Amino acid sequence: MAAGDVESSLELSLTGSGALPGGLPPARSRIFKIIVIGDSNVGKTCLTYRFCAGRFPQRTEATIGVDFRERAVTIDGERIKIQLWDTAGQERFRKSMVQHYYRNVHAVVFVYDMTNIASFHSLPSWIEECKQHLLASDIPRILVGNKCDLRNAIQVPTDLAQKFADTHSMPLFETSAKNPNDNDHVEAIFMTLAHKLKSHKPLMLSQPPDHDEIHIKPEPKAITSCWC
Ligand SMILES: Nc1nc2c(ncn2[C@@H]2O[C@H](COP(=O)(O)OP(=O)(O)OP(=O)(O)O)[C@@H](O)[C@H]2O)c(=O)[nH]1
Ligand SMILES: [Mg+2]
Repeated sequence: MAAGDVESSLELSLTGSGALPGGLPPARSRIFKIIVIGDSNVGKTCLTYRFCAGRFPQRTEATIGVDFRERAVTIDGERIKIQLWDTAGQERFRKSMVQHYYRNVHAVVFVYDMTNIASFHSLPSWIEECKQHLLASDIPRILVGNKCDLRNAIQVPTDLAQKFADTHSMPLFETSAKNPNDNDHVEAIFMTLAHKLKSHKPLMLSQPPDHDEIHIKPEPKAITSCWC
């Protein structure tokens, strides 16, 4: 599957779609809720912004609670909304929101910073948090090592990350939200996930996404991709 299989136009929206011109109600489309979690400063905001806005943000601040980014894509002729929940990595900014993150989640993206081994060592606690919130074990999960553009500062070797990914039956991607050469690859990561979700034919339709019901089967095959 290539990212080029889908339409490239972007839609940025924090709210649901309104009525269409002419007063017709909007077409119902499937929405995939994907939460992005990991330590503070690993680049969750930059990755989600890169995918939804098509560029690296000029500056970011620590996320408080959660930010939503949404992009509509067409996959195999079907219009789908990818809703990214960009969560706060800092505990003090998460507390009140955590319950909401995990409600009706369709997929999880775990992010670590390739230049910060501590963020990699935190991954088991993020996985544990998912378990504690009773996230079904068959929900698709992927592991993303970010900041691969900082080649001289890498602290997490690919083989170590791959071992971890294999142990947890997750595909591993090493990428950069910043390096423009990696733009297509951030795109490909989320599009791969969207294709996977679509192929599992979740039940939900329409908005708001919190009312969705979804059941997804796992796809355990792990992929390693360093696109730097
Ligand atoms: N070199 C480089 N820097 C990056 C990359 N992605 C993010 N950054 C930088 O890393 C810092 C943190 O990025 P954020 O996206 O705000 O991190 P976050 O994970 O959202 O942090 P919290 O909101 O606190 O959880 C910022 O200074 C970004 O500019 C990347 O791919 N390469
Ligand atoms: Mg953030």
